[in-house]
Amino acid sequence: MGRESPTPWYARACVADRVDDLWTCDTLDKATAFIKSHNGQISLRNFVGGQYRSPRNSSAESSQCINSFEPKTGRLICTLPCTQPDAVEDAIRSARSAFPTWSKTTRAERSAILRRVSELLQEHRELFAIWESIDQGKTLERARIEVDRAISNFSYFSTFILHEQTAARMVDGVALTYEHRSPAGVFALISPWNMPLYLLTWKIAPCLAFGCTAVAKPSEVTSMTAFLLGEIFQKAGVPPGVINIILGDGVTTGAALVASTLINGVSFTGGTQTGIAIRRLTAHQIGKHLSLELGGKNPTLVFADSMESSVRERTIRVAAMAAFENQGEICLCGSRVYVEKSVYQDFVREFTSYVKAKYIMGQTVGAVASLQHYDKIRRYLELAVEQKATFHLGSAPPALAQKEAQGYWVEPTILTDVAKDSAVQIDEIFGPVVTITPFETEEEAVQLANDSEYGLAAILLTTNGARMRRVGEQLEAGLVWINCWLVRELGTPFGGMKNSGTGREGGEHSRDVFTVVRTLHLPAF
Ligand SMILES: NC(=O)C1=CN([C@@H]2O[C@H](COP(=O)(O)OP(=O)(O)OC[C@H]3O[C@@H](n4cnc5c(N)ncnc54)[C@H](O)[C@@H]3O)[C@@H](O)[C@H]2O)C=CC1
Ligand SMILES: O=C(O)/C=C/C=C(\O)C(=O)O
Repeated sequence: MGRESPTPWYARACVADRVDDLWTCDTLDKATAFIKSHNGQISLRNFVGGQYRSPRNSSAESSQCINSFEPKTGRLICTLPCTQPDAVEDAIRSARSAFPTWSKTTRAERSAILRRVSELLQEHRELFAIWESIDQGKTLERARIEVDRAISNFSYFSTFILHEQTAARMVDGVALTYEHRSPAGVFALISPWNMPLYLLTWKIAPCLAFGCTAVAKPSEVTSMTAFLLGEIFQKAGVPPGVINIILGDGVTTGAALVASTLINGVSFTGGTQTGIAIRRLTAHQIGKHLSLELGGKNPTLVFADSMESSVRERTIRVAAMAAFENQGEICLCGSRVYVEKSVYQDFVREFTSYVKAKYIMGQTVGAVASLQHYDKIRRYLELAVEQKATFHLGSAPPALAQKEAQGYWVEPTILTDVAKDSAVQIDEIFGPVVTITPFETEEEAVQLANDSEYGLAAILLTTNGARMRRVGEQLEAGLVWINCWLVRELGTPFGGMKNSGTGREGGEHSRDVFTVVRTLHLPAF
């Protein structure tokens, strides 16, 4: 960290709950040994007002700790507080008192601090990747990709704000108008468990860059890297209170945070049912900014031309990656594959053998995030068995009790013969499960793709340029990837249609979320 002190900054005090020792685990072996030797005796804490602290009602807290398990082994890793409403309010007040000063800092000052955050994350890339992989269940390789994106989130927005300009316009020669933007206030930033650091920083970086302050809450299932992030903010010189990170569940901590009238906006990523709950909780606060990025049950359309020999490998590879990356725990995953009838049999056969060879549990496929999530996926697969779907790969995994669970492992699963109205085909399973269905015409493909309450993403595999646009422009999806998947440029609008959300984030769209705009009219003469 560029300091000459003989004692590393992370090795100071707090050994009582051994939290700082987490920073010494910069290899997977050290982290694994650490977890074994501490046997779950690690207590994560909130980061409020620039300091790590336990929520103030700590006696009530102690009975309300949340256990966090390692998905690959089922072992207890740590506990975290379930922050209660009065302590949530402490964090909000901390963000509110930091707002007047932070919102007036220059863009250059904010940019320099956020740049420093990204550099510090880069320095600790491997440590963050290790803890993310342990805490979430994803492979270390996938975790590294996600830490890199977290680094980019800060570097992107640290420079984005430097280049913003406001243009003035003359209206009918009578008035000169211009838009004046200012930070919208204090935000609740709530993120899910599938890409913990990646998605939390996708919110924190623009929020701070545009001059807002925040109370962020990671998922109670995966709080580890959010916890570590507090130290990075301290070291980067983010002023106390600008970013507060509180730990806890959704119904107690999350609900108190979003519902507070002291919060000016909410940026949320997670399940659609939670998005609906947040809308309800904030319904009477009309001016509150809401950006909701919710679930998906995304279609992948495979046209016959995409199975021609020159592109066949790419088609199979993209469809497989879209289905199974991160164990299918990405809201953008293509979990409903539709294949043109003339190539259907070939596709199913080749897709299955490709997935069998490339997506191997414990190597390229991690464990799913929690026992609760394992159970959800298991129930859908049991339903598929009952409904006599064909399993080309995978099977319904056994029921597990937490005590005996040696990890939450679900094999990549490929299903055909799933009825159109089956919950397996309709619901967001959010695991390594894909269904494949044939179609005959382009019109039918579009109709099947759009036959969903969701509208987040779609993947179109074809070599026909006219079809790329014709079909692509009819798909009810906020994001359409053609012959590729998850290619991201951080300025493009990101978000979904229908029950997949409201609002867009990324570049200037994030600016819309985190700022308020007023139009000034000056007489022209
Ligand atoms: N990115 C996505 O699209 C995600 C989709 N999901 C879907 O949602 C399903 C349920 O997963 P959950 O773990 O329940 O995700 P969730 O949507 O409940 O969790 C996301 C975040 O919201 C918080 N939260 C929950 N209830 C809240 C409330 N009333 N007010 C404020 N914050 C609240 C949670 O603590 C967490 O930080 C998954 O099986 C999956 O299908 C889950 C996570 C991410
Ligand atoms: O921003 C991205 O590149 C990916 C985002 C993924 C989600 O929002 C998700 O899986 O929830």
